[in-house]
Amino acid sequence: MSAETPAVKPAVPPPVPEGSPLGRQFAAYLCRLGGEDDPAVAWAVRLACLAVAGGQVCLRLADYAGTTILPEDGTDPVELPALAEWQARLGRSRLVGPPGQFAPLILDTGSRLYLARYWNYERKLAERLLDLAESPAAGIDLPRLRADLDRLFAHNREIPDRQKLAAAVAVLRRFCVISGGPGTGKTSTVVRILAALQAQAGDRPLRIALAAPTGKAAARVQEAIRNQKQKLDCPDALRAAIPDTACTLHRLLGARPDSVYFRHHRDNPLPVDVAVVDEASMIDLALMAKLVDALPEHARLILLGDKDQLAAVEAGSVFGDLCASQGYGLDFAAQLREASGVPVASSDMFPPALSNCVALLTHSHRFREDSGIGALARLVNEGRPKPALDLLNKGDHADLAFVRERGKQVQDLAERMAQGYAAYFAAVDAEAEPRETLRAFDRFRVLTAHREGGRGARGVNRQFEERLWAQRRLWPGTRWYAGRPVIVTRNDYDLRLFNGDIGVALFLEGELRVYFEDADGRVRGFAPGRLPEHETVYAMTVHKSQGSEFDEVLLLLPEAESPVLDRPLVYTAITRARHKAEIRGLPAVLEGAIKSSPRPSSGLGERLWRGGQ
Ligand SMILES: Nc1ncnc2c1ncn2[C@@H]1O[C@H](COP(=O)(O)OP(=O)(O)OP(=O)(O)O)[C@@H](O)[C@H]1O
Repeated sequence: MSAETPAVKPAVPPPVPEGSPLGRQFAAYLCRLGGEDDPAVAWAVRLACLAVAGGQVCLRLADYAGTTILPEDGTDPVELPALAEWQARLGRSRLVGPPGQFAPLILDTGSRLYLARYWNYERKLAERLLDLAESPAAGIDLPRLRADLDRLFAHNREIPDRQKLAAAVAVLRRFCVISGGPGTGKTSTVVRILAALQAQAGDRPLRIALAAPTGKAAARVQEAIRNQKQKLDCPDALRAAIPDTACTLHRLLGARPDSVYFRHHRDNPLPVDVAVVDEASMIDLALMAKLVDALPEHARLILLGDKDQLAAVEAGSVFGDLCASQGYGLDFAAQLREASGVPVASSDMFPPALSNCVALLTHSHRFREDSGIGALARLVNEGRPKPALDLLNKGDHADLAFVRERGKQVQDLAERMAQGYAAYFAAVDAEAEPRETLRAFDRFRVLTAHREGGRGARGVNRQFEERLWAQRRLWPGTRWYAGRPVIVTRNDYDLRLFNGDIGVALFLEGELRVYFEDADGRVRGFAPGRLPEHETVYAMTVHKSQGSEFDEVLLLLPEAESPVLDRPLVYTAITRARHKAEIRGLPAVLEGAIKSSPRPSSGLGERLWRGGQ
């Protein structure tokens, strides 16, 4: 990418956060209810509601104070007051109260404006996590732990052995967060952690729950755990303690149809001693608060994830905030050395207790040293667009491709997609087993930043289906045809089909049914008319792809930079690829995304790390 390539800028900064009509209506309703006639307050309420609908927990007033914004409905520009004046006007509103007061919105001392419900989630979650973090695990037999870890990690050639260190952290603390990129050994490590925990518990079998935010992620972790269990060097009794099944977090917590409340909560806690949750970066603030609330007093919580991935689709990036570790405290570092034999330095500062609960895995066993995907993922994370584009432009890596495409030139995309899905359509035409066809579909996927627009998932799906019409694979006007892949967009608790589940329509034994694979590996077929809301899914947004992996990924960049297209989105997209990542779009758009600065820490980060209120 040459330095003179102009960056493609969005029309007018700062943009009104993307949000739903519901967010706008809710804001209008609140203002009517509170008899609010100050436009600066009404705009703050509106922006706060839109921020939540757009995945933020709160509105940072400082981002908008003193600016002129263009309302998204095309009405006249609005000048917002300077920060101090805006705060004062909000302070006079009946709709807004300080922390701890009963009001629809809360304005905290960091000039963050919250809907009260989210302020409460954040406060409760921080309190409970800090409680967990401050209470070390009691009664650990250190010599035994050392012997077990030495044996369980004898195979690891990594120096220093960060997996073993992470295991020592997880056994010595009641709360542990393990973050690492793809293939850094999170699952291998957690299996060994569970064996070591069972060894500490002696004859009392531990009740262990394994969960993940989506069915797909639960199925993946279940398969990985089963594989790793077989490789363990430990007595059979310890191996037997490790569960063979994983479920979705909603199932674990006891989701109830049409209710935001779960069956398990503080007064009816989960019957578990240890809860392990994979793909924890996908958990939003509300769900994490509910998970932590449902843990019994004595239980341990182990969260696995990748801090560099996209945050949850719903409001709140809890996992990223949890990983802002400041190193291990002096005493804890000494204890870790004793338990693991791994040379670990202590922090020069006096880090908060939470810092002792974090372990980072850095060595990928999936991407070899010469892997293009691994190298590109590193450069994206480091925010280095120039070397990233050089790497792509050189074309030295068989697992990477960059197709420079002007914004609207997508004519050969459908051709490329037909090639990517050739093995899938061959399986459909051969009337292969549904499980086999579902696997074939997962070999390739087009990922987009946006859902709408010419280069958004819906437009790409439409264009590809037009090509299928031309080939007479389907007829204009028909919604269903053999091979139509769909993604569920609304939970159906009766059918046990959930938002994000992917199925394929197959014509087998004279009947067209849509087949889905459950988290426990069972394949079920449904008549198309019974499905909950769904859409075609040859292309899907990167957000929806979290927790999944494909052999080949094609990331289609939007025409211009956009607030949605940021560093974590590009990282998440390329690391969904096992064997090949292809990026299509304008170099300037990719450069802008890699350059984007990480989102500032939320109020949760401040509460966890700096004792904020
Ligand atoms: N210490 C190690 N030495 C050799 N191979 C390892 C080691 N740790 C993990 N692996 C191998 O690397 C691969 C990925 O490991 P694992 O599934 O545990 O990683 P992960 O971080 O959970 O991956 P992801 O979440 O990206 O699927 C597996 O094939 C595993 O056997």
